[in-house]
Order: sequence, then C-alpha cells, then structure tokens
Amino acid sequence: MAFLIDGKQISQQVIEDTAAEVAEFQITYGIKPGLAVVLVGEDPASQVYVRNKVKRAEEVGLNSIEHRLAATCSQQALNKLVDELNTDPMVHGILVQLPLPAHLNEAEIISAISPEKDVDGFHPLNVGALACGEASLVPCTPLGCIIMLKTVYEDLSGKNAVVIGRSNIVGKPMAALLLQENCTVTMVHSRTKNIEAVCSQADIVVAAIGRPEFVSAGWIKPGATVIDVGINAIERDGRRRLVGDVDFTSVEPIAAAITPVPGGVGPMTIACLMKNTLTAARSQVLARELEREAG
Ligand SMILES: Nc1nc(=O)c2c([nH]1)NC[C@@H]1CN(c3ccc(C(=O)N[C@@H](CCC(=O)O)C(=O)O)cc3)C=[N+]21
Repeated sequence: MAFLIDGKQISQQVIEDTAAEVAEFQITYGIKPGLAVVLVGEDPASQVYVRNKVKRAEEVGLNSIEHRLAATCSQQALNKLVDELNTDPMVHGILVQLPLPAHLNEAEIISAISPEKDVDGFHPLNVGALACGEASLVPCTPLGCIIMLKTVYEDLSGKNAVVIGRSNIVGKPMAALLLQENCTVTMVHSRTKNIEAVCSQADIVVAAIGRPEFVSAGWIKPGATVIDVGINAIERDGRRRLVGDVDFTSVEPIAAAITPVPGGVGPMTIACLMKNTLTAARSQVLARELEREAG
C-alpha cells in the first residue's frame, strides 16, 4: 500500500500560508494583490476551473477579476484586453485560460502578457529565466508537484526522475525544476523507445501525457514515488469519472507514494496560482518603489 500524497491537504496549507502573507501585504501597502482571469468561450470544463480559481482567490484575500469574451472574439480584442490589464495598477497577475479557440494564436497572447504579471510562467522571458535557474514566476502545476515531492523527500538530490510528456506547460518546466533540485532527469514521450524500461528505473515518475490510465504497474519500480498530473474525464459503468494518466489501481500497490486524481495535483495547481499572484504583486510594488526613489 502506497502512501497517499494528499494534494487537498497540502494545497490547503499553501492557501493558508499565502492568505497570511496576503493579509500582511495589504497592511503594508494598503491594497490587495489583484488577479485577472480571462476566459474565452464557453467550454464547460474551463468554466469549472475558472470558477474554482476565483473562489480560491477570494479565500486567500486576493482581488480577483473575471473577464469573459465570446468564443468568436478576435485576436485584436483579446490583445486589447491583455494590454489594458498590463497597464492596470490594481492587476498584478493575468491568467488567460488555455486552450483558446482554434482561430486565436496562443503564443502571441502569452507573449503579450507583461512578464511581471505572467502568473502562469508561460511567457518566453519567464521560460528563459527558469532555464537559467533564476525564475520567480514558475508554472503552477510543476511548482505544485515539487512542493508535493518535498513532503515525501527531505532532499531530491541524486534521485532518478522520469518525466513522461514534453508539453510547454508541464513536462518541460517540470524537468527544469527537478534539475534545479539536483535530480537526474530523463524526459520520455511518444517517440521514446522502450519507454517502460526507462520509466522502471525511476525513483520519481511524473506522468503528464494526457492519456487516461496510460502508465501501468510494469512501468514502475517498486518503492518509487508517482506524481499523476493527468485529469481525464472518462465514462465508466455509465458514469462520468475523473482519472489520471496513471492506472491507479495497478500502480498503487507497487509505489511507495502516489498522488490521487482527483485531490492530487489539481488543487496544488490552483494553490500555486495564488502563491504566484502574491509573488508577482510583491515584485511589482517593489519595482514601483524603486522607480519612485530613483525619481
Ligand atoms: N492558463 C492556464 N493555466 C492553467 O493553470 C490551466 C489552464 N490555463 N487551462 C486548464 C488547465 C487545467 N487546470 C486545472 C487546475 C486545477 C484542477 C483541479 O483542481 N481539479 C480537481 C478536480 C476538479 C473537478 O472535479 O473537475 C482535482 O484534481 O482534484 C483541474 C485543472 C489548470 N489549467
């Protein structure tokens, strides 16, 4: 029986710590850190995520502002909104919910967000900073995974970590963060040969491929720690269920520790978004003070 890494509980701690720091921020500066969430279109899953984010933001004491645009909105209209949020001094964090409708250019929008307000950590400048090991705004999901891993291991140094998946939003930043923690990092993906054999060498497996229950017992070394980033809605026995990228039932008896879905990585992602918004607000307020001092 594996130890269950309780994302709900760990995220609650992150939320409470952030809430205390937000309260202090407000006393010091007389304003609340502000988070703007932009949702384009009416995708039901996205609506649920956005609602959860706004709810959590209120809990933490952030000023959260939701902007909704029609699915048919133009690139110019979205750019214009992002520009307004970039210059709004009450907004410290901007999140444009992905994926965007197909006619919109995601890379262009991500680059249009001011890097100081990029609480997703997706802007090329923040991606570069992470690659150089000097990031302040780190993508929320990988950051949440590292926080969970640190509840299992005092020190990640020298661990063999395998990241399954090479997306810009999870796989690549995850590998960068594990490397920063001195892990020996291997990335595997759809073109990797003998993927099972590579995975079964790992002390730590992070699964982020977006395929329901893809990783099964044969991939996992006994005693490994398994972080399941997947959130897949499937239908089983006529009921809608959420499952991860890991076949929990077969892997759980082999692993030493594993994250559940739901209640694992998902809540950590949202908690880290709150943390990043506070980080962004602090550095913007400091930058403005320095500017004022310099005259
Ligand atoms: N710019 C941007 N940034 C994101 O961070 C981002 C995004 N776009 N687009 C969509 C994905 C997805 N995402 C989730 C966060 C939390 C849960 C979460 O908390 N899930 C619950 C279950 C929720 C349920 O019951 O449906 C759980 O895993 O326990 C899920 C999904 C953030 N994303």
